[in-house]
Amino acid sequence: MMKTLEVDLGNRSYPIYIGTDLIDQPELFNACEKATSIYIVTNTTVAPLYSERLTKTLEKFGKPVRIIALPDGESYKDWKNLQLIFDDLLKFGADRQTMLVALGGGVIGDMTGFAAASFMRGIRFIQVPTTLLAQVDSSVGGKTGINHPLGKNMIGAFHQPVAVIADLNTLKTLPPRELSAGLAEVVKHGAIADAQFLDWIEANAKALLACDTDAMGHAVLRSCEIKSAVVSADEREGGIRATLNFGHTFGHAIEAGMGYGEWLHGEAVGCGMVLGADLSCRLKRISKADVERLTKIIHSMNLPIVPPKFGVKRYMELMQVDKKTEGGQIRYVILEKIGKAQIESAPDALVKETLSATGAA
Ligand SMILES: NC(=O)c1ccc[n+]([C@@H]2O[C@H](COP(=O)([O-])OP(=O)(O)OC[C@H]3O[C@@H](n4cnc5c(N)ncnc54)[C@H](O)[C@@H]3O)[C@@H](O)[C@H]2O)c1
Ligand SMILES: O=C(O)C(=O)C[C@@H](O)[C@H](O)[C@H](O)COP(=O)(O)O
Ligand SMILES: [Zn+2]
Repeated sequence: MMKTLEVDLGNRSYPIYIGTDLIDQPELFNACEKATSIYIVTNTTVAPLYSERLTKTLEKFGKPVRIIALPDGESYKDWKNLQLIFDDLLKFGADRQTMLVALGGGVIGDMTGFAAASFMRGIRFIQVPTTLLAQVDSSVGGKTGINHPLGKNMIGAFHQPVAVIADLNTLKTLPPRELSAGLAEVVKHGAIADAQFLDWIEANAKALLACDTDAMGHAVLRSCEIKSAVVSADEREGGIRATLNFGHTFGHAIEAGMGYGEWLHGEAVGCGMVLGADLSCRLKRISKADVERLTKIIHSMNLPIVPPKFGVKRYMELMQVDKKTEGGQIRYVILEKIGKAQIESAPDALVKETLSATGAA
């Protein structure tokens, strides 16, 4: 069974397909019909698992299909590896009608999207997310980019894919730690936008951790519904889109401070949400019981809940470069209540209390 959603962005609208064995279905890749050539961008872990099947599907369009396999890991989400994509595109004669197909997790999706945004000033790309995190979050919404040693996703562009094809069967080969990382963004969607969905996540934690296909299907579908509604309302993060950053002000600081790759993005976000919830409570929005419940859900997904002890000064330095910062003022995503979030600044004294109380300082 397949579900289809639409990200509604006028002439840049695109479908999200969610189901099983989708990478074998050429009709979902119809956007390739007008392409002069197709490049699958993937990594050395995912290529041996799925690139042969996807190549077979894409060869039905009668155009050359090439594979670019990058090294695997968050630490490779940088300009040097972006350059490798451009090198191959130029070496093999890619043009403005070339289609890129991102086959992999969020790292591959973000880098392929940025390559598509900037190659010859913009070509089309399709997202084929193969991690839970990429299916529930990164493949949707058009945020693309690379990291800078001083800050996460600092160089990038908004560039929407022409289709997202989320094949739930690819999740069967995902290591448990990566599955948990994806669940962090699922919990985030419940926490910021849908209290009932958070109840469902809490009740179905076991099935989610076991990668049950029905449970995964619902988690991916509801997450994509929530994210696509937010993105359709505010594509370039002028307002409500920033709520998708819940847990990320602290989380990105953790990722950059540890050196990219030591903690997974989802792990840093899971822990970041514990801090974000604590701060929301100190700002007298959610209750202590809400913080405890959210922390328990995050912990039940096998995600870390105690942040690295960088100390107040280092956290504040790292958070200062966050993209939500305005005029030097750090802004945080605060939970008004479970299922509702907003963005605001917070007194440094309260942030310091949060950092001390959670073990970060
Ligand atoms: N653009 C956005 O809106 C957005 C949203 C959330 C996260 N992100 C970014 O996404 C990245 C994290 O993505 P991620 O968690 O997918 O990490 P990832 O891309 O590093 O993938 C995780 C690991 O799983 C492996 N893998 C992928 N698919 C597999 C499969 N089916 N079976 C076995 N192994 C598989 C990968 O090779 C990698 O080792 C971060 O860079 C983060 O900043 C972007
Ligand atoms: O799509 C969004 O908007 C998000 O904030 C989703 C986040 O999960 C994701 O990690 C995103 O890449 C963070 O964006 P950034 O602008 O803070 O780098
Ligand atoms: Zn994220």
